[in-house]
Amino acid sequence: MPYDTQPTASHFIAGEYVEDTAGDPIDVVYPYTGKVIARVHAATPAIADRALQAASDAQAAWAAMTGTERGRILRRAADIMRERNHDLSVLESCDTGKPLSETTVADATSGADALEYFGGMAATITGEHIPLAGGDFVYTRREPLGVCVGIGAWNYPTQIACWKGAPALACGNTMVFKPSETTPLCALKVAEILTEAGAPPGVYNVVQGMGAVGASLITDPRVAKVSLTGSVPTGQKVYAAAAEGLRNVTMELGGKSPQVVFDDADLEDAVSGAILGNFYSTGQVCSNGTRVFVQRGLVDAFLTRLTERLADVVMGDPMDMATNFGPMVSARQRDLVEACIAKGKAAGARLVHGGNRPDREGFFLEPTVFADVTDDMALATDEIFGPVMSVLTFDTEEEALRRANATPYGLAASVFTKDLTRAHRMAAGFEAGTCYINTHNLAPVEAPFGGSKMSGVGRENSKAAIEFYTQIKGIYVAMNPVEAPF
Ligand SMILES: NC(=O)c1ccc[n+]([C@@H]2O[C@H](COP(=O)([O-])OP(=O)(O)OC[C@H]3O[C@@H](n4cnc5c(N)ncnc54)[C@H](O)[C@@H]3O)[C@@H](O)[C@H]2O)c1
Ligand SMILES: C[N+](C)(C)CCCC=O
Repeated sequence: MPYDTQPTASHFIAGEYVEDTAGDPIDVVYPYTGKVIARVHAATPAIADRALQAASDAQAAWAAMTGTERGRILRRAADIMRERNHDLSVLESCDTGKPLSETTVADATSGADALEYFGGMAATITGEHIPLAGGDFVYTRREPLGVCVGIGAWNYPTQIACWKGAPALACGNTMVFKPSETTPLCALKVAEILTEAGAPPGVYNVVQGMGAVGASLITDPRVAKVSLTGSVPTGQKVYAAAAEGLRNVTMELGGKSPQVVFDDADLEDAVSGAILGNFYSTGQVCSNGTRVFVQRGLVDAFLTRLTERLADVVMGDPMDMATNFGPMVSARQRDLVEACIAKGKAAGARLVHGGNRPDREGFFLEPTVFADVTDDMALATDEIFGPVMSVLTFDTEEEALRRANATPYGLAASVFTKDLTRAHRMAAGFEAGTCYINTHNLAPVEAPFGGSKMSGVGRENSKAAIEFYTQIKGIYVAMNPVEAPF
């Protein structure tokens, strides 16, 4: 491995790297080679306690700083991330296997956007004045929640660490972040950069570990909130554990999102949207539009153009900027997705592209397209979280919307059409938190991102995220004598 991927130590607590080799070892595997490139250790109870105490000790002073001061630190961290984008992108590619051509523009840059956006917003997080009869009034204070626990999935380790940390810190909270055990490296760099930018010790801490470490953090009495990015089954466990202490939550969970392509859509845009919404990050994206409903009159042209475009896939070394399709994150994830492909074939779906494991090292799987998929097939009901697109056929708008919504998930949805009124009708009808017209999977920091139904609770990014990292205190001010009944 030409890159130095072994971190200084496993954890980052109170402004410094901390090691405790008593914790279970976690080997970091480079998905392109299958070789171990670093080793960290899971947090022992003592390490978890140390991180929570550091976050707890730091919180009041951090909250007492002005928003302008906190924001300046976050914006400085954004600048450092941008300066180091290349190295951070290489690390993201080592951690996840995603091609450098992708990580260079979508990971540390997205994290920096969040730090800059919420840094700029920090000073604007204020209460309001509510005038009442007789000169009395109420004013509100928008206060931080306290210590927040962030728990990350493996597909966007830098982005997730920042999407949670930036709004939490802007609002005056402190954070203990536990990355996924599959991709533990990048969040440590986020902590290091925040500290270098001036975040006081304890404001942003990182501890490693499997689910059990995450579970132990949630129920600690020092914790006010938990923000999880992960699967629905994990979300259900984390939400239930948080409920015991009536803790605030943000749940960014899985999906089975629809893309609806009408006959009148721009074919090239619709195919681009389907590629972006199924094969970016080798299909390992929560909001992917894995059920592509194509109106009957366009299906043949859509499949023909899609398969033509898939000839441009360059599968290979993630560090080669020509590569646009990397390996999957792990052998386990590749095996799970292969099983879904086998199930799809057995159910009678028509395989029109891919479906195979290339004969090479690394956790590669071809981009795969099934046509003639029906709503009852596992291909159309289960989140696969890999490069598998299912194409379904429909006739009418009413049918498309009904079938698009017939899922317990509600993360994202998109419609491709040139008919303006139909586009907005569909967007209004979708049961999903994040909708698109004539595109899919874009997630700028200015826009709210999150799911409805089983796909989540709360929103990340945009002004909406502030709601989920603050609480409102109302203060009644009497300007008149107190009137009592006796
Ligand atoms: N909605 C979003 O923004 C979003 C973004 C990325 C990924 N995801 C979802 O994440 C999933 C893939 O990621 P994954 O395989 O890492 O998910 P996962 O649910 O297996 O794990 C997510 C995190 O939760 C931790 N965890 C597991 N059990 C826990 C428990 N009982 N208590 C506390 N923490 C626990 C894991 O260690 C990991 O850090 C997919 O379902 C995908 O859709 C959602
Ligand atoms: C920015 N993307 C590509 C939409 C990813 C969001 C996080 C989901 O996995």
